[in-house]
Amino acid sequence: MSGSLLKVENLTKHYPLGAGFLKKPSSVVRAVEDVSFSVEAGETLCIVGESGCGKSTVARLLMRLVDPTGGRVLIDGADIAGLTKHELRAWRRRMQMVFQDPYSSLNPRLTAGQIITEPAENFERLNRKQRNALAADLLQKVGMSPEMMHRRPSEMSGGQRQRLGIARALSLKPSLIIADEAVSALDVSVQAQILNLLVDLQQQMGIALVFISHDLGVVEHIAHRVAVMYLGRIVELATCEALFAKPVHPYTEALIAAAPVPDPTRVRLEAPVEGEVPSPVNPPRGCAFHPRCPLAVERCRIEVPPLVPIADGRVVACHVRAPATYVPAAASSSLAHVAEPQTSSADRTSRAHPGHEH
Ligand SMILES: Nc1ncnc2c1ncn2[C@@H]1O[C@H](COP(=O)(O)OP(=O)(O)OP(=O)(O)O)[C@@H](O)[C@H]1O
Repeated sequence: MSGSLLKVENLTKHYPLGAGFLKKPSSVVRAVEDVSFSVEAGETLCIVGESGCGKSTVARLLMRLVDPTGGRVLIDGADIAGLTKHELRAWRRRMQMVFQDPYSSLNPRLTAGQIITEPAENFERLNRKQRNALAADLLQKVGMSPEMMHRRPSEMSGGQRQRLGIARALSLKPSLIIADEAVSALDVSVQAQILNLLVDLQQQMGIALVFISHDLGVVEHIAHRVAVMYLGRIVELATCEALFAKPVHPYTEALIAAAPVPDPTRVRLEAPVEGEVPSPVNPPRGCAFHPRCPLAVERCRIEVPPLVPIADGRVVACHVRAPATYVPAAASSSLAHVAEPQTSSADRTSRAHPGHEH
């Protein structure tokens, strides 16, 4: 067993369609297919991909908000599917979520103080003094004044509300935070502030972060490693530096080419990805990316490419760029043994740019 904080093995989620009382599902949405990765303590793994590729479903599976069709989620080596009610409660305490829209995920009737101390109060009784001290501490941790504890979410800016969402997630001192499009709804300058905050907190508190985003610009600033998803599958997983310096999968290459380039010295790659993501109800045979891929060959139309280890922990699923026949025998079978992180959070400093909150 490796020492990973979180390990995901062959995770699969199919949603039945057209099912009902006495009615069999007519088809299924293949939201997540055979996804494997691991996350170390203090590490940031970003999951990136176009809308509908299964990112949020992975987040929901990690939080056990939905049950998998197949595969496992392990925390410190223990399968969460086998946890008792009591163990699951303890597990939930270690894993917290930050959502895209803090407004809809925060109870508008409660004050900031009540919102951020609520999770802790589910586990232990707090008196007024303890509650206020906890709220003040958490607000300060996320860069807000303790006086804000008396305000309600409607009296706050978008950035302040997202800070509140983060403070709430921190209240149980989690080992892992899952942030699903946590800055997508914010202005660019506020995004930078929240990203800096997440990186700072992570470094101070050693929290691991699974950061889900469709925005490669954001991902590049905070990731240690990046998993690129396409139509439910991981197609490439690499360190952030390696991925952006030299994307290997044609889809990763196209995504990076299509992303806005803040650095004018970086050479833009050729044409960005064209066409729509196919339906996960009826995905293309073989490599799901082949209808949009400029490199597709006959094999891509027939066989699903396996994730193949390339170098430095990078794995790629592409018959053309990472043909499976080149895999050393010892490295072939389980992705659980590859794609381990190459850098620790201590090696890495904050990469988010400072900005001003509106
Ligand atoms: N409860 C559900 N029932 C049926 N299909 C679902 C359900 N939830 C998600 N899906 C489908 O599963 C696929 C993956 O959705 P998911 O929300 O995980 O993708 P995503 O990458 O997070 O996209 P977005 O960024 O737009 O949220 C989509 O086709 C979506 O329509």
